[in-house]
Amino acid sequence: MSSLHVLKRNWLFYKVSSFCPNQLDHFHFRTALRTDFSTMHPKLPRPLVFCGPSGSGKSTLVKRLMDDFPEKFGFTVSHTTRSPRPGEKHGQHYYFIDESDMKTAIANGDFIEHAAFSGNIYGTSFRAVEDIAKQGKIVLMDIDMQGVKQIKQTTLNPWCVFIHPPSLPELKERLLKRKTESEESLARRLAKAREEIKFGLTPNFDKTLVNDDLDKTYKELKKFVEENILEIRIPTV
Ligand SMILES: Nc1ncnc2c1ncn2[C@@H]1O[C@H](COP(=O)(O)OP(=O)(O)OP(=O)(O)O)[C@@H](O)[C@H]1O
Repeated sequence: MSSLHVLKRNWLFYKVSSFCPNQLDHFHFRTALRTDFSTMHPKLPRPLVFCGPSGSGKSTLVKRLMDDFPEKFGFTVSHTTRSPRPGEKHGQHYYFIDESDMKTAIANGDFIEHAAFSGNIYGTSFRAVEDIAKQGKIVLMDIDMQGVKQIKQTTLNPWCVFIHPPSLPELKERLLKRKTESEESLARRLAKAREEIKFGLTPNFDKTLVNDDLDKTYKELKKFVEENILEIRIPTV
């Protein structure tokens, strides 16, 4: 995208947001201005974004991908206001931050996307993406549907993959087995899952995977990644 095109787009955002303040808020305007990644990092490859209900298996699949291609992908560490789960490390699994600091950083325009979920705020900072881009790696992100909508407004042009659970009862079973949720947070995650599954049917996604059998699902994901993102083509004989 040329600089002129970016300027035009940002100008359009400015015009529209000044006429329709409720539809394009301050955050979106700042996002449009600050996410000119194509100019900042001309060779930044398209990030790979995962979305899907809590418990659908996003982290499990991302981990496998990272283990298979450690040189190719870098996972953005998100910020969250929720408390760490046992074993979670600051800077590795999340940046744990208190609510008022997170709100200030959001107001400063430090986040590409952010969302409130289950009483907590989650978000991906510009810094987290830049850190990975500097290493020459493809950015991997795990974000919710609000985040997908926001990142789609930037110039990052991500690949979006939706992870679909086989069913709601199976989703509940997996979350119960994971033993990370209270009764209340489990109920909230399941209630949100219905809405997210509907969102998974929208044309926002380049690939939808039903995570019934983990090995099968991962194989499909790997094929999609190799053919589209890494462009590794196995020669046919
Ligand atoms: N295909 C599968 N079959 C059975 N269990 C699975 C499968 N995929 C993932 N799991 C298990 O389901 C649980 C939820 O998976 P995971 O934590 O990866 O979900 P998630 O989508 O990242 O959730 P969250 O958004 O809450 O972080 C984990 O305990 C994981 O081991």
